[in-house]
Amino acid sequence: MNDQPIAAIEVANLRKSYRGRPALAGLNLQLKPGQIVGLMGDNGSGKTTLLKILAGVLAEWEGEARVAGLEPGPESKALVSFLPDASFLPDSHKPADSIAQFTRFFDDFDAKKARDMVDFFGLPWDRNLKEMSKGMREKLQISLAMSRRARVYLLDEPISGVDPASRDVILRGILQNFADDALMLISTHLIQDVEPIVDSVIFLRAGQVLLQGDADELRTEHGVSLDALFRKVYAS
Ligand SMILES: Nc1ncnc2c1ncn2[C@@H]1O[C@H](COP(=O)(O)OP(=O)(O)OP(=O)(O)O)[C@@H](O)[C@H]1O
Repeated sequence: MNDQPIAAIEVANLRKSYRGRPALAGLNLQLKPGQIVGLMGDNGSGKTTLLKILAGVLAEWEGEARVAGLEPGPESKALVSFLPDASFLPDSHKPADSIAQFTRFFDDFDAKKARDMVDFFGLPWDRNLKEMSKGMREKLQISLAMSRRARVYLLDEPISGVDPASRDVILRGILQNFADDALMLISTHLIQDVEPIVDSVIFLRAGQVLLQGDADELRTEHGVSLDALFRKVYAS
């Protein structure tokens, strides 16, 4: 009997070009639920493009893609929590306004959890986004994205703009709010920072998978950290 869990993300021969230039060049992936996967790669390797396709916000691609068992689109968006790399909240919003908006938009949103995360991050309830620092805005966006009970979380560079101490706090916040049976795909250049929380990694180069595997197995096989392995692989 096959008791393997169904892949939470399945991608076959996925291709996407921008004005004739390939960003994804025949990508194949099968990711099971119950893990945090680090999506890594050099600039322009296709990380954001992949996340946007899976999130259902980018059209006109070729090949096959399924997320939480569905083709990316309006239905899958109800099961997938996407944190884009750019700010997506209005400047005028205070945390309570954004929480109210997410409550209206998403059936799986847990407003109490979001409020607890805002407190956990020590964010000011009386300041709007325009009055917050970049790191504060990122923390608010993460609070919202992680307070959905989604099957799949797609986080694009969630800790790029924050200081090292805040990165640890954010990663702890993410971990605390991550259900065991969900899948998280998290893109980042800050490999050293996310290394302690990822179960497996995907290295992309030029729109294809260069290397993929279980984090512990890769560390054992190569005898170095993922950060060192990344530097070695991309230097060659
Ligand atoms: N809107 C767009 N129009 C044209 N080309 C684009 C567009 N978005 C991305 N590209 C191109 O697609 C390729 C992949 O870009 P993508 O943003 O997916 O890479 P990335 O791995 O996320 O990069 P980075 O690490 O720099 O954020 C790049 O060559 C980029 O120039």
